Amino acid sequence: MVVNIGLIGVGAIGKVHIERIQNRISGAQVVAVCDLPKKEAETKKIAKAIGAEYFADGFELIKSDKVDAVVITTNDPAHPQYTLAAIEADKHVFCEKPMAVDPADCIKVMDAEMKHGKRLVQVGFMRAFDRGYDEVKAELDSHKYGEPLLLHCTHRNPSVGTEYDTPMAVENTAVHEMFTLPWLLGENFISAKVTLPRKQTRNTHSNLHDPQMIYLETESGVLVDLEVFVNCQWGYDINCKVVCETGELSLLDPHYHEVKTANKDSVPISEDWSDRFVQAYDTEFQSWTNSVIADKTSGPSAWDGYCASVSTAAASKSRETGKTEPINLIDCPNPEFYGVSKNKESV
Ligand SMILES: NC(=O)c1ccc[n+]([C@@H]2O[C@H](COP(=O)([O-])OP(=O)(O)OC[C@H]3O[C@@H](n4cnc5c(N)ncnc54)[C@H](O)[C@@H]3O)[C@@H](O)[C@H]2O)c1
Ligand SMILES: O[C@H]1[C@H](O)[C@@H](O)[C@H](O)[C@@H](O)[C@H]1O
Repeated sequence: MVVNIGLIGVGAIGKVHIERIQNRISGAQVVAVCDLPKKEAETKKIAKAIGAEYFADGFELIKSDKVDAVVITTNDPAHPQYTLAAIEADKHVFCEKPMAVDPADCIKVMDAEMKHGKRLVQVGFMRAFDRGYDEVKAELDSHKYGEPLLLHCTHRNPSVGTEYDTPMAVENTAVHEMFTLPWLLGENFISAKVTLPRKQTRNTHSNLHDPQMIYLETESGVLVDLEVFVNCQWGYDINCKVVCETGELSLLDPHYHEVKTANKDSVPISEDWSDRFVQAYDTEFQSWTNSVIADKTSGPSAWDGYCASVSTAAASKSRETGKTEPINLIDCPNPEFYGVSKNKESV
């Protein structure tokens, strides 16, 4: 079986995922694409190049008989409306992160999915498919180094555009860690605090405070510091160090060559997310395609999307109040449906 995919939002990652689906994933092809009217000419050109149908309206694309499953790669605000429409149309849907910025929208998605009776939603938290994170998780789960105590993380982008503002550092960028770190540790966060250094980089713009520091605490008391610095200039630099009782586990940036010359030894740093996480995205999309064919979605769920959004909402609130804000999750409404082992913990 070949899954016929309709993709909404042919921007940066939309194009990268189209290339991935057409050339590197088996069992799937893009048959329909859609974007906003202002991008009609470009979207039609992309449609023609891959032999897909152009849709001017995302909801029509979702309803089309030609489309078996939906990929949402629009900007964040449009994610929940299209996810809900895909559930309504009884179609599997891959929605890029965040599932929704507002936790209330995540609850709407979960309610619709549970009412529908089977999992249809996978959220694009691709770090769960990254070899580096996977190996760190395996070491942690082995308990060979004792219990995790502290995490030191950085999430750095070389630069961002002027449409990227202060809240996006948490809601669009740190949301990756808000999902990945609880998944890594097997427990949820209970509080968040954001502090803004008085001194900012000269490479930012008036609507963006950059960098920002986020401090998180988990249920068992593990402390996390996370630096978000999205105009760092030197590359796409993702780090995660887990300090355990008798060892330190570190994520390494994958690189495949080094240069030794003139008393220097250097290795390249990834340029952007598409390069740093290429293996993770490929594995994520192959796994999603296989699960659509089996009619059994299993990757990061709407519940995971909800938990991450509650954490980002608490962090955003903390930036405004200057206080440590609690991360209060509802009890998982259906732990069996969402593969959650304890009341709140996702597996
Ligand atoms: N998983 C990852 O690492 C990763 C990496 C990059 C982007 N993303 C996510 O993917 C999404 C897109 O990011 P991007 O960098 O490609 O942004 P982008 O701005 O380059 O592209 C977004 C596209 O969506 C279109 N769009 C916006 N609203 C729409 C609507 N209502 N209907 C149809 N089309 C609409 C825009 O016109 C644009 O072409 C974001 O949600 C982002 O968080 C995830
Ligand atoms: O800060 C960016 C992240 O590093 C990427 O992984 C994407 O999620 C992108 O949308 C964010 O803007």
